This record gives sequence, C-alpha cells and structure tokens, in this order.
Amino acid sequence: MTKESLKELKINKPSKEQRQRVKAVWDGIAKPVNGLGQFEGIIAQIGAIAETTEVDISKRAVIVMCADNGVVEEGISHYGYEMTAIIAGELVKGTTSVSRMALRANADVLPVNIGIHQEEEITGLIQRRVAFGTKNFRQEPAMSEEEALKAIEIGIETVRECKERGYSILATGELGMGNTTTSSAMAAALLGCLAEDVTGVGAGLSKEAFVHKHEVIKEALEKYQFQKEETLRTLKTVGGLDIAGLAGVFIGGALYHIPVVIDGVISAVAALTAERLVPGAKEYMIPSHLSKEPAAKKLLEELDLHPVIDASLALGEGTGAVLMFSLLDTVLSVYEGSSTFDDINSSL
Ligand SMILES: O=C(O)c1ccc[n+]([C@@H]2O[C@H](COP(=O)([O-])O)[C@@H](O)[C@H]2O)c1
Ligand SMILES: Cc1cc2nc[nH]c2cc1C
Repeated sequence: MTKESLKELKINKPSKEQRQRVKAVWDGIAKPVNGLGQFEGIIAQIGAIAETTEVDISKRAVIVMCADNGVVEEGISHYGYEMTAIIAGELVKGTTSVSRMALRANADVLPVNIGIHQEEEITGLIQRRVAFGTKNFRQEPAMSEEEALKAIEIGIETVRECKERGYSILATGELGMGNTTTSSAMAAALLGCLAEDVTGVGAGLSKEAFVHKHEVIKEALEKYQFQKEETLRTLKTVGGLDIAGLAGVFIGGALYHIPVVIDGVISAVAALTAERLVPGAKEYMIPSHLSKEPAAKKLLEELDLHPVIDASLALGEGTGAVLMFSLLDTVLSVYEGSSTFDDINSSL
C-alpha cells in the first residue's frame, strides 16, 4: 500500500433505509419509545451496515495486534519487552483476560504478531511481523512510512480474511508494553493538546516514573512539532505497529462492511487515525467503554462516539470490546423476541 492508494480509498455510508427499518422494529416493540437508549441506535447501525433488519452478530472475533515499542527503553512502562512476549504466550494458551472473556462471549481471538521484539516465534500467533518492535521515538522516528503503511495494510487484509470466513462483527484489541505512551503522544499531536492532558499511568507506574513518562511525551511533541492534520507522520514518528494495524482494521471494517467495536485508549487512537486517513470510516465503528486513560475521553469526543460502559477499565487486549458483545447479545434478545404493540392490540 502506498500513501497515494490509501488516500484513494472511498467509503460508502451504511444504508439509511435499513437503519430506519431497524428503528421501526424497535418502535413496534411493546416498550417505551427509545427505552433501550443508545443500544437501539447501535443495533440499527449494525443492521444498516449488514443491510438487513435481521441483525446477526453470532460469528464474532477480537483481533489482538501484538507489538513492542522502542520507547520502553526510556522506562516509561513498568514492564519491558519480555512482558509482551510472555502475555502473548498466555494469549495463545487461552489464559489471558481477553481469552477468558471471549470464551464466555462466544468470540474467537485472533492474535496477530505485527511487531513483537522477541525473535523466537510464539506458536499460535498469526505471523504478520513488520519489524522486531519500533525504534525509540525519543531518539528517532518509531518507524518508516513504508512500515506504517505495511501495518495498515495488514489490518485491512485481516478484516478481508474475516469477511471471507463469515464474521459479522469484530472487536479491536492489542498487547504491547509502552503502548499507552505511544497512544498518548499520538493523541496529543492529533488533538492539539498538551502532554499533561493525555498522560496516564498505563499498566501502572510509580509517581516518579509517571512524571518521567509525561516528560518523554512532552519532549517528543516539542522535538517533532506535529500539525494536527499530519496523521501519517504522527503515526510513523510516535505511534506503534499495533496502532497502525488497528487503524487498518477500522479501515477494513468500513471497506468490507463489518462493524468494528473499539476497545480502550490504544484502539481509540487507532480509530481516530483511521477516520483522519479515510474519512467516513467511523460510520462502521462502535464504541464500547471509556478507558481510565485520560486520552480516551478526548479521542472519543473528537470522533463524536459515546461509549456505553464507564467502569474505569484499563486492561487492553480487547477486553472492554468483548464485554460489549455480551451486552449486545442481551439487547438483541429483546429485539428478536418481544411482544409488539400489534400483538398487544390484537389481544385487547
Ligand atoms: O486499553 C487501554 O485503555 C489500556 C490502558 C492501560 C493499559 N493497557 C494495556 O497495558 C499495556 C500498556 O501499558 P504501558 O504502561 O506499558 O503503556 C498494553 O499491553 C495495553 O494493552 C491498556
Ligand atoms: C500482566 C499484563 C497483562 C496485559 N494485558 C494487556 N496489557 C498487559 C500488561 C500487563 C503487565
């Protein structure tokens, strides 16, 4: 994929007519109008994307992009490269948080090695490595433009394969130490805000390490002097291969008409990246939760997307998005089986 071919991608809007038809089904159900609030709109959005009123989200997966970030060498994470490989090993065994939640929610976990630092391959990961982690952005740009574009293409391709395999809804997830630093730096650059507005503790930090993380992000913003509209330059300079891959997943969702549920702060920055690179992609995105990381709220506000779960989640891996699958199942049981006003009137 080239910068030019990315620019040429065009998104068709989900069907307005089908959205209205789903809305009409909701309005016919014997309950207060809009009683299920935002959930009614989300089911209508899914129907509009699939062009049907028979909304089916039974075949679902969470795509977990795994990658390392060179900036961990600065001590901005409580953990080092080794933890990414260790948790990726647990991911393929089915013993991580998202694996357990996905099992309960009947979702497949598709773990992608898009840039783990460890050379030794972890059996069970989908091998799509672009590099052995990114470079340390405090010293130099995290990756080349070609690497960023390659990672975006991998995300798009992953969704195309999912479409062929019959998936009707996807969720984003990621794993990679240091990725709340890359996400915060990207958020500050894309939103034009200060490092202090977007820096959080990630997977846990001491007070001193948190101050240092803020300094590293602030210094990078001063060093690289981003303009808000420089999406690709921001991605390649302070982003990560996981973020680039997930941006590709959101773009793929829009191209192949599959709704994609957004997880936490890393997924949210990937979502904004996708929308900036390919306008209209957000019509295919479904927000799930509001991550505890401060950047998340600002990113979702910028996208004008409203998460339904506000539970201070800060786990990643796609956990909050998989939680959304369970909520949508519960809501769909109302959509599919409730008495309608017609039923009630005929029994009067
Ligand atoms: O998704 C989130 O909002 C989120 C918030 C805090 C931490 N995480 C996870 O924690 C890891 C990154 O934390 P850190 O402190 O190394 O930047 C990474 O593997 C993420 O999946 C994820
Ligand atoms: C143990 C652990 C599990 C994770 N899952 C996602 N990010 C993570 C970070 C850590 C540290």
